Amino acid sequence: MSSRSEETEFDERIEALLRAAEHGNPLLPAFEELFDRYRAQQRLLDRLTRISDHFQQAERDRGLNYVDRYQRKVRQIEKIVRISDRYQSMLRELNDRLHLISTRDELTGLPNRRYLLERLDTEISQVARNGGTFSVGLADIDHFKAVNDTRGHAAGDAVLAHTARCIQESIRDYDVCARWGGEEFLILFPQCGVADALRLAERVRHVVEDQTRALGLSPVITLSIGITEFRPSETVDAMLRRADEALYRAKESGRNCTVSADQADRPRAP
Ligand SMILES: Nc1nc2c(ncn2[C@@H]2O[C@H](COP(=O)(O)OP(=O)(O)OP(=O)(O)O)[C@@H](O)[C@H]2O)c(=O)[nH]1
Repeated sequence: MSSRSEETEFDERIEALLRAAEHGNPLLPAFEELFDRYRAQQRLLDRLTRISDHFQQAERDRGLNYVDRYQRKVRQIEKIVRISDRYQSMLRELNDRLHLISTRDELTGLPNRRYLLERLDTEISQVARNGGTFSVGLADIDHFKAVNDTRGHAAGDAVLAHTARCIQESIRDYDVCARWGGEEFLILFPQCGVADALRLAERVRHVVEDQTRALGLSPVITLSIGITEFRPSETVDAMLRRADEALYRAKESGRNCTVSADQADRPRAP
């Protein structure tokens, strides 16, 4: 029996047969009881099927709920990840900015003293590891106080910024110039002995002088520069002291010149 209507038809036929008086069969009561049992089982089966259907539907709903809940969790996690990504990139940007602020001189835009001191440490480590050498040049604007005194502090600031630009344009890409303080600039010449550093420092000095002359600035801005080459095993302070002494000699020699602490060179005349 495959369909419901066939089952019903079968039941009706049996019931009709049992009801018919001409079948005075002694087995009739047993058939009736058997048929009743069959009907009871049929009802039980129907109930069980209904219960099972409900159960399966409930399970399907529950499954859907799990999927819903899982997807909601996934969306929440994705949101948290997006927020965390944004937060981390904000932190990175903030860090980069902080690093820039803490290593730049605000007025000139050049690296500051702190940055160059770190670079000098790195340079010394590299020389110790790979050999080679490097030099530094300490440059100071001549008679800068007079600029402030005659044209005012703001004009002095503009001269500082202009000088910084001139120096920056005249050095090699891998040289580093920092504002060392006041009207002083320290230039790092990596992979450079004192003879080359002297030549490079002279180029810087000429560029500053020529460019300020071209601008019609009066008096013309000039630099005095003291240079020195790093000596193995010495400290940064020892090297900078030598550069400072060379700068002092340059000032003593009439300014607008470069003096090397390492060569018996005479100061370069203006
Ligand atoms: N406008 C301005 N002036 C500064 C700044 N920092 C330092 N100075 C001035 O720079 C001047 C340096 O003067 P001095 O040390 O006497 O040196 P100098 O006049 O350049 O003379 P020499 O170095 O001997 O040639 C001082 O007047 C400082 O006030 C700054 O950021 N802006």
